[in-house]
Amino acid sequence: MAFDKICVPENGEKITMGKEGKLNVPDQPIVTFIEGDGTGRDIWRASQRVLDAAVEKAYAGRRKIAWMEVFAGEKSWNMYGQDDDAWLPQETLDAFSEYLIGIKGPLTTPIGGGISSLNVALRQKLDLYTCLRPVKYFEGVPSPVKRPEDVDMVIFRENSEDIYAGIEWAAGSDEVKKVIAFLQDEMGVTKIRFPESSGIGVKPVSQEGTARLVRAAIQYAIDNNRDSVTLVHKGNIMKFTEGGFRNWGYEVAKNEFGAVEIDGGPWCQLPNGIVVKDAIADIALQQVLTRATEFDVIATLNLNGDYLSDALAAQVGGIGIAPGANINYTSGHAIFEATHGTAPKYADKDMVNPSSVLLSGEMMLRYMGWSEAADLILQGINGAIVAKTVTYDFHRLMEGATKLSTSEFGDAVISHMGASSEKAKPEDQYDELAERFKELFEAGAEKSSEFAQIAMEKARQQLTAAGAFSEEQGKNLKRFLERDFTQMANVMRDEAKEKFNPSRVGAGAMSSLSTLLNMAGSALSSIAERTQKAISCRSGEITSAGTLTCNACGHDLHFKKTGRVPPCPTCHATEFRKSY
Ligand SMILES: NC(=O)C1=CN([C@@H]2O[C@H](COP(=O)(O)OP(=O)(O)OC[C@H]3O[C@@H](n4cnc5c(N)ncnc54)[C@H](OP(=O)(O)O)[C@@H]3O)[C@@H](O)[C@H]2O)C=CC1
Ligand SMILES: O=C(O)CCC(=O)C(=O)O
Ligand SMILES: [Mg+2]
Repeated sequence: MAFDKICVPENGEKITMGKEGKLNVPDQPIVTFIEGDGTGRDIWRASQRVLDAAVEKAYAGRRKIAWMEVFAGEKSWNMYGQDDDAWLPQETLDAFSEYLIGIKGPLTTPIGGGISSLNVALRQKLDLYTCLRPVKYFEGVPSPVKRPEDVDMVIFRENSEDIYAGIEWAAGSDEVKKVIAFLQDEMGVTKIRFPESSGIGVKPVSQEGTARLVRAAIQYAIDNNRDSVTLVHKGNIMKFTEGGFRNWGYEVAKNEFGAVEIDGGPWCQLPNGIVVKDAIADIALQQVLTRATEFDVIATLNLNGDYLSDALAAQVGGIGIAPGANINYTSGHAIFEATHGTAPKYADKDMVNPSSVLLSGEMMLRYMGWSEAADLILQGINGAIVAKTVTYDFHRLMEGATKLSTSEFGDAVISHMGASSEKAKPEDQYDELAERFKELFEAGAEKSSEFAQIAMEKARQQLTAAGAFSEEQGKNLKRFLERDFTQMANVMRDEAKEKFNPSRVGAGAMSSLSTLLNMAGSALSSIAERTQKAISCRSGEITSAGTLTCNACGHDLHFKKTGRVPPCPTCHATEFRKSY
């Protein structure tokens, strides 16, 4: 396709959607970007540099993003002729449509008049029906709550309907008079309190729109071994829109995922144990603060999701660190963007936190299957925060921190990529190793126990090279992982496969390993049987979730997630056997 003002990079190739819903990502993919209005300019400059550095570091020149700038907002208005169509030119939409994946900075939306939101328009025109906003705590980030580490939620915000559809008429306009007359005369509506001076908005919520969003949320929960999906709605008041969302959501769980009602419903449970429940939006906003651990994946309507994502971000450091993605899982189209806006008072001051766009970039790299580069972004941000080198928003809340500009923070992130993370917890390192092992195994064509060993060693080497742990730590972690994996494969050979249902087995490495064992089935159960001694766990070692039984006194220790094995609390012996 020929464009007018958009330059297609000569050295890049298109990302395409494969037949089985899997993206084909070449080594030099063309990725579209909009730098954004206001602070978007500062943030994008720093972010592009960090993303390029992560890719370069991870793939040593073998892979490189061919960036293609497309235009929207103030920059576009000035370039494309300063008329109404110039805010979001058709060729920008065409480029996103053709090149599948993009990333954007924030765009300004005037209040109470003027153009409709360009951000919302992009989502609607490309039918990016899921707004995915993960909310997770980074060690060391200042937070207003006592236990920010309890917050690990993923919001699936419906992105194409609701009051955000933009169907509304201004008070006093001819259109609103017509609508009010229709409501009163044809529909018998008597509840419009001040008909002469009311503006009217319309809130469409459909079964199809709800179903595809809830389907994506449940599928995500299954793929990522999450415990629950909560449908957040205000269905007690808006019965046929928000109430419809809740009812249709439960129908998807039951009809498409085989959920059965718990204690007469409406809560229900998938065969793998994931609970699908609902909560009314007002109390949900309180409980995400007071009982954070009870929320995991959240599926909600557009406006609720907008409020909820900013509110939740506050618990883990604010919108300066809150990423997001707008995705159509069927077509593969995706635009990654921060949760925050243009923060105009800081525009062009090289001051704000670029982490939201950086982490949106991290989500994008992972979506492209470039997880090594994505890991480096996480590692770089973690490293900069732990070193207390941060932008103004964190600096004002942290003792003894150094204040950096946006671009300096970008430099700090780059400098922490690939550095040894001495402060990382061994249990997190172990989980990371298990997850990488699973990814490599999944990506390979062969599904044998020999290949499992190769994939495990490759995972160790990759993560050592990326600085996730030292050579020695990596060897130890691999030994523990090998032990747990062999032990699980042995159990799998002897007992029911359902034991390794990912949602039953607990968090962290255990979920990765169980997914892997379920996927590879009997091929892996041929792993060489080892003696009980070789697969027992000792105090001081790291192990995945499960039950450890003291060899000396029979005392049981229950691990819900990966952890370090303590001495037996009853008899102080140090050797345990494991079960699930
Ligand atoms: N997807 C998009 O493009 C979005 C666009 N918008 C648009 O952005 C414009 C401004 O909206 P507004 O309501 O002011 O919300 P903003 O998100 O732009 O800013 C609100 C406040 O959040 C903090 N903040 C925002 N971004 C950062 C950052 N990167 N680093 C650190 N702190 C940050 C600042 O807090 P403090 O003052 O305390 O330092 C800022 O004043 C509007 O036109 C709105 O429509 C809004 C949301 C999303
Ligand atoms: O489009 C806008 O201006 C605001 C959108 C918004 O707040 C969001 O997507 O979270
Ligand atoms: Mg918002």
